[in-house]
Amino acid sequence: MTVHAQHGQPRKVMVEAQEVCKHYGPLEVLKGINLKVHQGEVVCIIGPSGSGKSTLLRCMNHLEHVNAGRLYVDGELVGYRQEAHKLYELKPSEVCLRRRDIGMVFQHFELFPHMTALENLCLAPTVVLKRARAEVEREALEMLQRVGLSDRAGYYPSQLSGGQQQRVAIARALTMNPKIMLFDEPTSALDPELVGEVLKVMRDLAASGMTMVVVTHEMGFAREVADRVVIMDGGRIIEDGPPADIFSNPRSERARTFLERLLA
Ligand SMILES: Nc1ncnc2c1ncn2[C@@H]1O[C@H](COP(=O)(O)OP(=O)(O)OP(=O)(O)O)[C@@H](O)[C@H]1O
Repeated sequence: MTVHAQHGQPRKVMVEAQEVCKHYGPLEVLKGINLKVHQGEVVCIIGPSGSGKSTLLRCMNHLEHVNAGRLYVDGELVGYRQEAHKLYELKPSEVCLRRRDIGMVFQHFELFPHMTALENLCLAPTVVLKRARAEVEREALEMLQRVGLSDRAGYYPSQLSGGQQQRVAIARALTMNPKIMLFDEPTSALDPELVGEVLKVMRDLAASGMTMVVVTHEMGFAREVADRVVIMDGGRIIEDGPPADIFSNPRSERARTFLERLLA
């Protein structure tokens, strides 16, 4: 599928998986994944527990090795550097460089507990990018405002609700000015009444044109915000299409059963 932007130019492909396989010992977790995510697209990945959703996302962020197939993020082969038709495995420092452009938000926030919200936001830009503290702090405060937390800059994670912590985690990822954002079940650990505030921040981000891959159980979000919904089952993609098609007319029996159970 070629997605065309407003001016007729084909949109850049931000993620491309070609027959991606991943196993943990004898356990095959990804069994030949083919997927494309274009710039500015929001793709939601849904599917039963253990179907490989998080593993696929973690492969995109260099947190897991792909065992077979090829995975490209922003045009670069994950895990490898190509030179004169030869592939070299990335060194840890090169992995860090690649990760700068990829923002990731986890289920359990993963904030540094001994740092305030503001300090959490300032850490990577000052330490990794070696940017001037004053400028980084100003931008971090703007970012906190964007997620509705300008009055919580001096609070530690333990003094914030789960929803607030997750919004800080999103703001933290954005301080690195990523080209793509990966969300791994960002609302699963939250009390139901806190889910909405995090989804609102994600909706705003989607509206700003950010490329997003979101593993989620939030069907309302997938239905209303996603450009495409991908259903995984048993390490394979069994559906990939616009939410209206996927939810109203799933092609496979397995997808239909999964959606019926989920929406029951
Ligand atoms: N580090 C690991 N070592 C061994 N097995 C793993 C590891 N990580 C994941 N698995 C296994 O891989 C399979 C896929 O896990 P994954 O977390 O990707 O699924 P998921 O679809 O995201 O599930 P959930 O919705 O429950 O989070 C599961 O059977 C899981 O137990």
